[in-house]
Amino acid sequence: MSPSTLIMGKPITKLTSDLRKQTYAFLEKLTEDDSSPGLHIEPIKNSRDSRVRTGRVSLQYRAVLFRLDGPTHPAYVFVGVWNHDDAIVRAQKSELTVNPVNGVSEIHFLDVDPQPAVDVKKPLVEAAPARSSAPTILGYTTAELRDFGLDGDLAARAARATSDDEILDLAEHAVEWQGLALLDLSAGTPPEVVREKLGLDRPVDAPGGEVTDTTILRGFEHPAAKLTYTFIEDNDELRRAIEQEDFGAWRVFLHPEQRRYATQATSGSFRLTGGAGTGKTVVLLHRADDLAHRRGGRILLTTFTTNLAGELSRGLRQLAPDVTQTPALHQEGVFVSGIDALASAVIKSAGGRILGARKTVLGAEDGGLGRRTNTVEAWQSAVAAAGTDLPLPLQSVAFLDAEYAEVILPHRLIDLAGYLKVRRPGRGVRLNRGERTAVWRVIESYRLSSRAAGSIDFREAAAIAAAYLDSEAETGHRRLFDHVLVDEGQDLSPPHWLLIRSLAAVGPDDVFIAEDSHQRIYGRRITLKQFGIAVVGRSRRLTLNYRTTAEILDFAMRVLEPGAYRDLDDEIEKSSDYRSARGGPAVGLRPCASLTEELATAAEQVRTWTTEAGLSDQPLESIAILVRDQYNRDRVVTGLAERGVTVRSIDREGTVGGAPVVMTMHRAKGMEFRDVLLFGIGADSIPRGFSEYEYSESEVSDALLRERSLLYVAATRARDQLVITWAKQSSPLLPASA
Ligand SMILES: Nc1ncnc2c1ncn2[C@@H]1O[C@H](COP(=O)(O)OP(=O)(O)OP(=O)(O)O)[C@@H](O)[C@H]1O
Repeated sequence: MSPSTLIMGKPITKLTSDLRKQTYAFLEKLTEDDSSPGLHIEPIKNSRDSRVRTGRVSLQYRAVLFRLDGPTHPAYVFVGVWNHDDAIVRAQKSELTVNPVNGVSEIHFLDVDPQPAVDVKKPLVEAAPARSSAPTILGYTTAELRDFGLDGDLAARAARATSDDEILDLAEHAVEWQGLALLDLSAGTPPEVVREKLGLDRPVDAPGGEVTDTTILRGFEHPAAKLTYTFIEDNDELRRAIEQEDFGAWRVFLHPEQRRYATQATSGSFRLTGGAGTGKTVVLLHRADDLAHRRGGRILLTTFTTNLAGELSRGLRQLAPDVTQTPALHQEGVFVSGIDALASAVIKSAGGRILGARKTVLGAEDGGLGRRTNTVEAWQSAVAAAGTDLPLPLQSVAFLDAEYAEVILPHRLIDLAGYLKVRRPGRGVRLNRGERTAVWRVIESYRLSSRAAGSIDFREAAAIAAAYLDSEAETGHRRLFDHVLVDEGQDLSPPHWLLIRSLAAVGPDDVFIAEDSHQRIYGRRITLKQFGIAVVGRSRRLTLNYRTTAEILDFAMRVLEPGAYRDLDDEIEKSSDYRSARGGPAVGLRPCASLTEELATAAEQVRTWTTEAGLSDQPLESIAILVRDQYNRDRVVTGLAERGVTVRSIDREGTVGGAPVVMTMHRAKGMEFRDVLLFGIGADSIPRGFSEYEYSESEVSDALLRERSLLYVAATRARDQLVITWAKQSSPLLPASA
């Protein structure tokens, strides 16, 4: 009996569930003993590569594999499963080799019908587009591209390409790392940076050496090979690799950059930025898994809302079922929680000791901590109660709320004297002494009425929890967590950051933050260093969009273009170098003359997508209609029902299967769908009127950025198709063309 190592690639063909089971059984047997008679592992006559084998999965189906001699036992590279005759042809024309420039292992299929798969090379016979006089766009010669490691044919075609579409098409059909390198080069990324991103600056072996089974096996260990191939360690992993559809690839195949950020130890806090769909959440989940296995201890995985935390928890369970997700604080394992729920849990766990922290933050020990204030109503009553010597613009809920969260709570101000002295950089509006006094009167009134009602607001809860944890640490208690992982960092408010800082001691691997300033749809920009989170020199960016097609990404980036975005490190956020390796249909822009026509257009579109979903076995809840507000959400549900289309409205609860969903753009944050319809994108609905921000120009421009971001977030929820409808006048935030 001779056990064998198994290496699997991303699936090239889609398997039915029966065939998947048979393939699993075949591969399980192969790893136990490759000489089992039932496997029929056989070489193929007239094959390009003597290592190629086929194996018997069922009467009708054969697996195509490569056999390599490993140091102690054989290794098999599983290519895929085909009908008997197709498998023979595929086996004959497949070749396993290492890249002569960097030693990365690659499989090439020559003269085989191109499949819509990541690592299938276009046949030579389809060859060069007719010579055209249009200028080439890449700016590299064939020889330069070959020196970079691109295959000869790909290099020649790329050097001749005259449009981005041509490059995208070549990239889609190339060996995966080569396609990604090509996209980066075509976007102007310097070759040495592309090499570093893909780990090619660290070749496996000296280039140009002899290709042996040993060098091929080593080449599969290279980060660029791991984009596409994985070593299967045990049967659980085998099951996951076989059962994964497209949606599950993130669990197994990471981009070299993603892998680096998921696994590398950091000397302090770390910030990972990246546009929508670049896999920030995927990195966080892998990092949680890696920390749990490598370092152990108490790990926090947190995000903006409880709904998103639920998604993180589910994702971690899928990725790492063996990692303990603890339901309680103070325990080893991963604690997954929305940031506000975490603040509440800290307050609850503190018992009577929380009162000191309440006093530190709010100036009084008494008053409830369990209920949450309705802030809008509370500010309005506080303004009314405090009298009107405050200039009108400063009476706005938006101003008061921001002043409270950005100045008063972070500085733990509890009296007028403190407020008169405090510096308020970045607030965009100067206040003289009289104005500060008037504002403070409103704050006092706000605090008094919440105290009487026995409630605190969410920001107060975070600030109190932080003050409590800081005081515990000062008296020698351990911080609550060893490692803190934060998703959707761009939307956290200053009190949230106080809380994050207070959760883990400053040191290696303490706080890891994923954020995208382009997706800030709540609050205002802040910088991390003011909360003691130092990420200078430990800040990196992901640029490859795994979610959306190039067409949707391009459209979404044009929504953002006129805005100036700054990240949590106060750097201007570039939007030009994001790219997708996948093409698809153009974004559909559907102007309508009236609401009635818009509803009819939406109904027709959802009907079409529902039919397509049925044909391709996709769940109906992968179709979403996103709207600006709840009013429109309800209007769409009713309007579509009247036209015979059933859709489900989603509010706080999670998505239930069985029907297309309708939700607000805010609710869709962090989610993704196959098809997305943005409904009601008219001039009167987005951007919103900014009367509440009229106290400061910078607030108005910030609010406008948030509106752009909201549209960007909504558009980038779509994986494959995006359609936008409006009645009468279109939103000025929409790019002029798709
Ligand atoms: N290495 C990968 N292989 C395959 N799919 C991936 C990979 N990384 C990410 N994805 C997929 O891309 C999509 C987006 O990933 P993810 O949600 O982590 O991105 P994000 O940057 O957090 O997005 P957003 O900021 O828009 O919420 C998901 O469907 C995820 O499964």
